[in-house]
Formats: sequence, C-alpha cells, structure tokens
Amino acid sequence: MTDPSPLSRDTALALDAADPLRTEGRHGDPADLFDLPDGVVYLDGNSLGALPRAVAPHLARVVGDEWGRGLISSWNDADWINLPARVGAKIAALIGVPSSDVHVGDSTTVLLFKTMVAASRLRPGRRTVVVEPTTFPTDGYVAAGVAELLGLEVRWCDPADPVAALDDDVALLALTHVDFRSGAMYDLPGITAAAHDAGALVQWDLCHSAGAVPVDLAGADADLAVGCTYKYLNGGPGSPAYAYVAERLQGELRQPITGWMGHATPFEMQRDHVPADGVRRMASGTPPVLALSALDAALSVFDDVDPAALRATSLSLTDLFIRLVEARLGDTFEVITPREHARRGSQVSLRHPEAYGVVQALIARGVVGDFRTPDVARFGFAPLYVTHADVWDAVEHLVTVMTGEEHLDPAYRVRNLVT
Ligand SMILES: Cc1ncc(COP(=O)(O)O)c(C=O)c1O
Ligand SMILES: Nc1c(O)cccc1C(=O)C[C@H](N)C(=O)O
Repeated sequence: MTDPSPLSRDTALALDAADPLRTEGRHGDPADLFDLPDGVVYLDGNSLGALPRAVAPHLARVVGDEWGRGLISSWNDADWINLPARVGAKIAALIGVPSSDVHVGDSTTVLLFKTMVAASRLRPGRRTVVVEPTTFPTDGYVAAGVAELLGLEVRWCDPADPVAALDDDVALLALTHVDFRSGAMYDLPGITAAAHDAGALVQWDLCHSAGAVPVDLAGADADLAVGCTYKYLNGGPGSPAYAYVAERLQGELRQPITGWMGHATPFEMQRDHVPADGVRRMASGTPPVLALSALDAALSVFDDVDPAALRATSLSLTDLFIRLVEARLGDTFEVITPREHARRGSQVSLRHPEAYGVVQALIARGVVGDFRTPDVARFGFAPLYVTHADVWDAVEHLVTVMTGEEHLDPAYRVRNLVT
C-alpha cells in the first residue's frame, strides 16, 4: 500500500483555478489554443510540442493561396523572403534579445556547427572548445567535427563545474542551458560572465529552455545561442532552428556555410561572397517557407504571455509532480531533477531500473512521457497546456502502474483515457 497522498485531486484543481496563466488572458483552457487528443496527458513537450490550433489553417492559406495561386510572386507579394527575419523577431522576444539579432533556418545541429566554427574563428590563437560530456550527443558530435576541421581540441568539462575547465587557451564554452536528460538548469549569466573573464566566448543551446523558462540573453551579455523550435515553441516536427548572435560580434562573424541567402546582395548573383550585414549572414540557402509559416503561426500562442507567469506555472507543475511522486512512490523512484527552482528547467526526470517499461505502461494508459538511456523516465511540463489536474492524473496512473492499486476515481477520470 502506498502512503496516502498529502493532497487530493481537488488540490490540483484549486491550483489550476488560482493559476494566473489560467485565469488571465487566453490560456484559461489549453484546449482553446492547442489541439490535443482526448484521453491523453501529454508530458512530452520537451521532445515534441503540441499542435497550436492556429497552425493548420494558416498553413492551408500559405499552401493554397500563397503557393498555389501566388506562385513565384509570393517571394515578394507574401514577403516570404523576409519570413526568417519576421519569425526571428518573435523568437527574439522570448530569449531577451533585440528583434534583429536572431536568424531562423537550418536544423539545430547545422546552426550549432555554424556558430561553433564562427566563434572559434573569433578567438584566433585559442585552440580549445569546452563541452560538457552529458550534453545532448549532437552538440558533442558537432564540437568534435569542428575541432577536427579547425585543428582544435575538445575539452570535456565537469558538468557540475564547467567554469573549472576554462583557461587562456579556451576559445569557446559550449553548454546546454537545460540538460535534456536531468532537466537541470545552468546559471546562464554567471557562467557567461566567468567565461568572459577567461577571454572565452559562450554558446548556449536553448532547446529545453525557450518557451518554458525565462531566458534573458542580453541581460547576461551572452555571445551566441542556438535552439530548436519543435519543443516548447511548438513549431512542429523538424521545424527550423534559430541562432542568436550578439550585435557586437555580427560584423566580424564568419560562418562556414557561405551561401547566397547570406550574401549582402543575393540577387546580384556576384561571383564572390560578401556577407550580409547583421545576423542575415548566418543564412545559407533558401528558407524553408512552409516550415517557417507553421512556426510563425505556432508562436502566436506566446503573444500575450507574461514570462514570469509562464515560469511560475512551470515551477508549480514540476513542484506538484515531485511532491506527489515523493509522497506516493518515494521508495520506488529517484527524482534526478534539481529541487532548487533556480536549477530546474520545465521537466522532471525519474530514475528507475525499469524506466523504459514504466514509460511504455504509462503511454498505454494515455500518459505520454519518454525514456532516455540508461534508466530515466522523462516528463516535460509545458506550462501553456499542461494543467495541475494533468499532473495529479499522471501520478495516479504511475501509482497504478507500479502497484496495481487503482485510485483514480472514475468520476475524476479527466477524459476517456486510453485503456
Ligand atoms: C540540447 C539539444 N540539442 C540539439 C538537439 C537536436 O538537434 P536537431 O534539431 O538538429 O536534431 C536536441 C534534441 O532534439 C537537444 O535536446
Ligand atoms: N529531436 C528529436 C527528434 O528529432 C526525433 C525524436 C525525438 C527527438 C528528441 O526528443 C530529442 C531531444 N533533443 C531529447 O531531448 O532527447
């Protein structure tokens, strides 16, 4: 028998009723802005965000009208050519930087490559790139590829103390703001300042941050950042990534994939490459108009959102999940996500030797998280569409999966959960 919960489902409902994100503005009912299937508690927005309702109709217009009817004229008449800059301005607002300093296009991996090469070139004579060994694999693979290409060395830091790896030979410190496996969050301003004191540049991977936790890159005097848009920004599978380059670095920046869309005058078809002014020099080829259009519509869910309210809801959700898991299954799972708010992203990760099976059993009951090796069950709490009632129900299902005890009162079954 598990310990009786110190809370009730009514506690969760009361938290939703008192949540400013739910009681002020357009986010009262997540179903108003997001199209989620009935019977699902979706806790995997840290992998793929939910579908904003604005996307499909907007994409239908872009495909049918702008492409189907407008054809080639839409590059001008529908202003496709400036779509990367317009979408970049919306993302800029979510990461605390000027609207003109964000490029959108390519994949996260490709932009990581471009920014790592460009940053290393901005610190000639320094031969080391510092990366944390627990980073998402692609970040480490890119760093190793850049090191081989430029004759640099990759230095793997202690994830608990990346600053200790800095010295006067470090050109770039490349870190992920919120760790994909543990959900632990770095002190972005503090580490950025320490890297600057050592003469190094810092590149932040924001894949698990933007759209869920506050990011103030300008306030931290950050140099470079890269992020995907298909997680908490809900841009859709394979949606284009973004890169931030501080304005003070843009003039000297030389990214390695010098294509025509990053040229100062692309349609003059000059022989020699002349980089565009500003962050447009990060561009290479033709922008992915359809994917950018979906992302453009998806980002509208953030139009009136107070970042502080978003963060408060995220922390309230993850606090509740941690509290319930520790109260009901504390002897079964190890919570590996930091309890300290300042060190926590918007996910909670549980360690269990059978984590893969647990996740599959939950998915079969309509609670969708995911598994990451070797033994981690991950649960992402996207504050715009996960509710406290969802958290309660998810833990109830987890208790049932682990103990066989069925506590979920049929009257409280949120939806016709998948059996
Ligand atoms: C921290 C981090 N960086 C990069 C990526 C992936 O890069 P890409 O979008 O190029 O697959 C992920 C996961 O999708 C990630 O969690
Ligand atoms: N990025 C992914 C993908 O392209 C396909 C399937 C899953 C994913 C992911 O969730 C990876 C992600 N960066 C992670 O946190 O593990």
